[in-house]
Amino acid sequence: MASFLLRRRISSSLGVSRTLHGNMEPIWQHVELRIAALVTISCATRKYSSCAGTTKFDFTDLTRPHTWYPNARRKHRKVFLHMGPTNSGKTYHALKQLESSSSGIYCGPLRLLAWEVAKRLNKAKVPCDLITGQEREEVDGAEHKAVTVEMADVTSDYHCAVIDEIQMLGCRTRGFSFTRALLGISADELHLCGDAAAVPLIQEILKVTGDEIEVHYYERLSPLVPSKVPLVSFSHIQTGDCIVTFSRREIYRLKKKIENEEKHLCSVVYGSLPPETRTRQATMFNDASSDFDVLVASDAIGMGLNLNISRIIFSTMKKFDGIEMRDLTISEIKQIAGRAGRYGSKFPVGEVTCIDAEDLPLLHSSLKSPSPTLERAGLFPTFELMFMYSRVHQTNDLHQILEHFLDNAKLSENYFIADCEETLKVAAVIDELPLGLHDKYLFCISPVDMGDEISSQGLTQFAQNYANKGIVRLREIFTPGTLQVPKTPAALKELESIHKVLDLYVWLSFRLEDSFPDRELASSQKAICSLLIEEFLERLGWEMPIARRFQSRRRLSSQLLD
Ligand SMILES: Nc1ncnc2c1ncn2[C@@H]1O[C@H](COP(=O)(O)OP(=O)(O)OP(=O)(O)O)[C@@H](O)[C@H]1O
Ligand SMILES: [Mg+2]
Repeated sequence: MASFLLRRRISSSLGVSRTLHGNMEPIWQHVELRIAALVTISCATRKYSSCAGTTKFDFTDLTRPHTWYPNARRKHRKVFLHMGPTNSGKTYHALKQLESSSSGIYCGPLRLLAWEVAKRLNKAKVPCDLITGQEREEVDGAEHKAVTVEMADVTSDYHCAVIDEIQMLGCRTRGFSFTRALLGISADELHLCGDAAAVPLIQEILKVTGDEIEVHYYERLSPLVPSKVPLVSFSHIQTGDCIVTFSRREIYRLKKKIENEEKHLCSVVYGSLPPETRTRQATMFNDASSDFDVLVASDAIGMGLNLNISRIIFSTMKKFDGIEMRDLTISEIKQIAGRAGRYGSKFPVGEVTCIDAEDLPLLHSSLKSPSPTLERAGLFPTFELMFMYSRVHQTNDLHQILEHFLDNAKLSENYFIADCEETLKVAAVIDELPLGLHDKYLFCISPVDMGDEISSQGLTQFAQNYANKGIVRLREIFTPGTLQVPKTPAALKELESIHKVLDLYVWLSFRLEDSFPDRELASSQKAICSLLIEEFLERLGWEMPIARRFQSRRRLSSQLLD
């Protein structure tokens, strides 16, 4: 680890289990607190033991989460559900409404989707800001925003709002952010796009809000044909194929194997690749004039992205979910398979198959079955509730507070409490430092991957320097100019981790601006990381056309000089 001088103080007993949380947007990052005002309001409006000394206020009663969002409750919202399988035009129709409205917000599950929407609206001359945990791109005169769902704004009023991939409200780690957006966005029109499996739950949840609901069902715009025969041999790989597998190691093994046949070059897309690298890999694959005509990907391709895939080939129907190796669910199979034959792409019919014949029955039966109905949506207490609890119980120990809520939360039958294993791990580290509850909370919701040693050490060091000195200079732990093109998969993984640490610095710099002043340096080093990663990916190819080599070198050198 040449570039980072991270002290190895973090306890290895924190374990290595990973959740979605590490690679995607952090939880609760929306909360901007005005603590003093909050306590005053709370004491004035509610009775609880420390304020009034009479009635006990039960902070852990989460049975009426719709009451947490007074702005949205003042509106009579018209909620449109755009429901259907993948590639059926759900997002397209919702975006048309967003585009024609006087003000609006798009909330998506991925940074890449928010980027796509901001690009599309700006191109259509509808100025649109892009806001994710790590990006703020403001456009003059913008009344529209494209955001990642955790950044959904529940304080402003909009004419139109879109929440994409709404079925994710059932996700055990991120579901509560979708619930928050669903209950909290104050808009005249709210468009929800996703799998029809979410309809009964959404109807149930919105019974108490007084919103008006209209459900639209969509059909696939292009056929999806499950193949009767498996792939069997890699010599049968064709242009437009996408091979799906679930481990990084397998992705590289398959890329190499296909490229060794000397007929195709492969782009790769997987969760821990920097988002900008993923975009460029996807763009290269989509570009008919590029030599990268096959995609090897994880389920990171499963949501909303427009990829010119002709055929999805499952290399396996099993996936390690952080706890055990299990069969893919019906929804996962349909979501991934549905990527083939994107409407408007050069492949009007999608095909799907598996490498092994024994996987075909599960594939066929899943594609015929409806996705199981969603039973419950994720929920998590607001920071305000945790803060009040901390005051009443005179504790600043975030781990203890979180555990208390996890153990005692009272929920209605439509909800489950979010899995915050990762957050608890961060809290255990951060509670050792002399920080206030809000600062601790910020570090806990940051996009750290505690299963990644370098990433978790980065967080510890940032938090320690912040607690001890109040200012964190990037150069204290990172030496610019030392990054190199990785030569081995292990070095590649390290570079991906370094990217995560730099990403974390940028995230913190948006929330603790004065204490993390080196955002520009961190951003430029992040860009270099992604270019070096791409350079590695391109070098893996069997025959890099000379023109392309020069092109990527030029791109790399211009970035290094910036
Ligand atoms: N009426 C239409 N006219 C032109 N293009 C369309 C139309 N409807 C959809 N498309 C295009 O078809 C593709 C798939 O549409 P869209 O992204 O809306 O599907 P989706 O149902 O949201 O799929 P997913 O579940 O994968 O997100 C997009 O490229 C979109 O621009
Ligand atoms: Mg969509």
